[in-house]
Amino acid sequence: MTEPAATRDDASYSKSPDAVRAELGRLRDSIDNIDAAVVHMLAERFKCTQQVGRLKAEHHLPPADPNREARQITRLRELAVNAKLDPAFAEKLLNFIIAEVIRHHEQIADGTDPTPGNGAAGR
Ligand SMILES: O=C(O)C(=O)C[C@]1(C(=O)O)C=C[C@@H](O)C=C1
Repeated sequence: MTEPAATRDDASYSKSPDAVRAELGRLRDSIDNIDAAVVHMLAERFKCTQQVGRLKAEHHLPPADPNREARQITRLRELAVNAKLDPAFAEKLLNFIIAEVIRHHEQIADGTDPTPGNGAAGR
């Protein structure tokens, strides 16, 4: 018979319900802080990419730059490995963000950007 993943000898089983609640609360506070930082960092990133979108539109440059994306993905995958984050997840996340940026660039170029001069808020 194989042992269950967690046994009664595990340290977590010796915690009182109050101690478990306290630890969960502490971890969730950190998660909330991290989520807030992610939102703020994304907002700053979109402010930059809105400026890139306007620059590209003014100079008739294409919204997407696949060579730049390939370099970003290579770099981010390396960073992810060093940070012990799944590089496939890092790549998926970057592709997800870039797809949204390209959508904004296209809207700026065709004059349908709903929030001109105002970053990416309100979509
Ligand atoms: O660097 C650019 O040219 C951008 O438009 C920014 C960005 C990005 O979000 O990082 C978005 C689209 C491009 O395909 C590549 C990169």
